[in-house]
Amino acid sequence: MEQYNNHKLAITNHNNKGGFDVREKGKSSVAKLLYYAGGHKRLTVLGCTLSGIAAVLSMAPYICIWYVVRGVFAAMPDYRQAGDLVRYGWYALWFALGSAAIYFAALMCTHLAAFRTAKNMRKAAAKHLLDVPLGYLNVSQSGKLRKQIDDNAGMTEQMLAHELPDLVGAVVTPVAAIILLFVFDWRMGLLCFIPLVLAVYLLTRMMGGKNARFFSTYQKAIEDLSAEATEYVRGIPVVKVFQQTVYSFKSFYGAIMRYSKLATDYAMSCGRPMTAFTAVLNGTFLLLIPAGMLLCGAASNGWAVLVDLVFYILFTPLCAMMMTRIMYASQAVMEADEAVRKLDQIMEVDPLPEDVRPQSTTGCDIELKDVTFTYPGAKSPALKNVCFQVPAGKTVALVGPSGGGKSTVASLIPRFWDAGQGKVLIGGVDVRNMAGHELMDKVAFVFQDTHLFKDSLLENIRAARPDATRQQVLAAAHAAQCDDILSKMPQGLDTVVGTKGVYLSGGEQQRIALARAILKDAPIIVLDEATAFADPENELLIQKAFEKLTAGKTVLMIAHRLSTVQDADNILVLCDGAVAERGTHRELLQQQGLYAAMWRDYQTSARWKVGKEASAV
Ligand SMILES: Nc1ncnc2c1ncn2[C@@H]1O[C@H](COP(=O)(O)OP(=O)(O)OP(=O)(O)O)[C@@H](O)[C@H]1O
Repeated sequence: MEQYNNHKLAITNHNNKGGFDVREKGKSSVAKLLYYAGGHKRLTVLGCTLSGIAAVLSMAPYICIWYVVRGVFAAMPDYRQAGDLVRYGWYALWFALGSAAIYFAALMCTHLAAFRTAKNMRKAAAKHLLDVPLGYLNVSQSGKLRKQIDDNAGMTEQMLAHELPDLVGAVVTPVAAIILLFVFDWRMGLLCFIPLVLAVYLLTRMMGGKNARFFSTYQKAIEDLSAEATEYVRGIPVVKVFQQTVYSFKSFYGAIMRYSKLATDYAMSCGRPMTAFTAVLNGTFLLLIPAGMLLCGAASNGWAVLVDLVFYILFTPLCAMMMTRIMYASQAVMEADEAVRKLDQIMEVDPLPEDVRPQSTTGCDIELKDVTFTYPGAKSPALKNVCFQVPAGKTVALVGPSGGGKSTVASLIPRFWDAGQGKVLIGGVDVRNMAGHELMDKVAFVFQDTHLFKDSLLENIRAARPDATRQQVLAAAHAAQCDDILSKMPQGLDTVVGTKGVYLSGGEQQRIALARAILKDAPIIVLDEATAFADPENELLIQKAFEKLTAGKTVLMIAHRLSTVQDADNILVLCDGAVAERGTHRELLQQQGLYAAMWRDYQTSARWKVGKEASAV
C-alpha cells in the first residue's frame, strides 16, 4: 500500500471525525471502544460508575451484620436490650437490595451501549471497506473479512456489557475492602490481606509473560483452523474423485494439532498458578480461624474480638469473589484488546486517495503512460513500463501467456489498484484526479467472475442504473441475448437467482453481466475474459451480446480465444508484464513472433477439437 501513503494528492481521511482517528497507533482499545460507542459513550461511563457504587454498597451489609453480632454479644443474656438489631438487619437488607438494583441498572446501561458499540464497529468496518482499493477485496477472502468484522465486534460486546463494569467494580472494591479489613482488627485484617497480595502476584503470573500474548496466538490459531476447515469442505469433491483419505488434508490436520497444542500448553502453564490462586483465596480460613481463636483467648474483651472474627469470616469470601472477578475481567480486557486489534487491521488499510479538486473530461480514449505496478507484498512488478493507447471508439485487445499482466492492466483502469509509476489516463485526465463516480459512469466493466446478488434478475441488471425502467431493463436483457434465460425462469425477469434451486450457468451469468453493461451505456468498455466460462452455444450468444455492447464504444478487451480478437483495431501481446508485440492481427502474423506462435497453437487446438468431434460422430 506504499503507493497510497506516498501519494501526492490530498487525501480525505474518512476515519477522522471529531479529532479522533481510530487508525492512530498507541490509542488504547478502551479509548477506541468508547469512540465507537458514539453518543452511547455516556451510558458506558454511567454504567461503570453505577457498577462501582454498587460494588462499594455491597460491603455495607457486612458492616451492618457486624453491628448486629456486636449487639447480640453486648446484650447477652438479655436479648430484649438489643433494640437496634432489627434496625441494622433492615439496613443490611436495604443495602443488599440497593446494591443489586444499582448493579442491575449499571448492566442495563452497559448492555445498551455495548450493542450500539458493536453495531457501530460493524458499520465503520463495512463503510471503510467501501473506501479501500477494490483490489484489497479481491485478495482478501470475503468469508475471512466477514468473520474478522463480525466475530471481533461481537467479542467486544461481551466485554463492554459485562466485564468492563465488573472490572470497575472489582477495582473500586479492593480500595474500600482494604480500608475495611484494617478498620476492625488490624491483625486479622493483615491475615486476610496477605492472601490477597499473593493472589494478585499469581494473577500477574497467569496473565503476564508468555501468556500475555496467548489471546493473539489463540485467535490466530482459531482463524487458521476455520480457514483450513473451509478449505477442507471445499476440497471434499477432489478427495472423493481422487480416492484420497482425510489425511491428504495435512494442513487442516496440522491446524487442529497446532490449536490443540496451544490450548494444552496454556492450560498446563496456568495449572499451577491457578491452583495456587484458588487455594490461597479459599484457604484464608485455615489461618484466620485459629488465629482469631487465639486472639479471643488472649484478649481481655474476648467477645469483642469474636465479633470481629465473625465479620472477617463473612467478609473473606467477598474478597475471594472480588479477585476472581478481577481475573475474568482482565481476561476479557485482553480478549477485547485483541478483537480491536483485529478490526484495526481492516481500518488501517488506507482508503483510496480521492482528489479534493477532481477534474472532468469529455474524452473517451484510454492511455497507459509508462505504467509500472507491483502488487502489495510482491517482490517483482506485475507490469513494467507499459505504454499504449485505446483511441475513442476503437477496440484494443490484450493477449498473451498466462500471468503476462492482462488482468492487472484492466484492474488499473477502475482503480482496483493505482499505478506505482506512470499514469492511467481517460480522456487525457489521470484516473486518480477524476471523481470516483465520474470514472465509474464513464466505464463499464465485465470481469471474469460475475457476481449476481441474491435478488431478482430485474434488480441484478438494474444494479448498473438504478433509475432504469422495467422496459429499459428488458431491452438490455434482449440485446444481451438473455431472452432464453428469462423465458425458462419461473417468474421471468422477477425470478430471484441464487435461491430455491434457481442457478445460472457461467455463460448465462456472463450474459446477465453484459445486460448490466449494456444498460449502463458507458462510452468505455473493459472486458476481461468474458467468454472464459462459455460453452460453444453460449459463446455464440455472448459474441452477439458483445457486438451490441461494444458498437461505437472505446473497448479494451482481454481474451484467450484468439478468434475473438482478430477484428480488433490493435492487439497488444503482454508477456512478463511488458508489451512484447503490438499491431493488427495481420501485422502480428507477419512479424512471426509470439503472437504468430500463439495463433498457430490456437489453430492446431481448434483443428484437434474438430477432428476429435468428427471422429466421435
Ligand atoms: N493479487 C495479487 N497479488 C500478487 N500478485 C498478483 C496478484 N494478482 C496477480 N498477480 C501476479 O501478477 C502477474 C500478472 O497477473 P495477471 O492476472 O495480470 O495475468 P494475466 O495475464 O491476466 O493472467 P491470466 O491470463 O492467467 O488471467 C502474475 O505473475 C500474477 O501472479
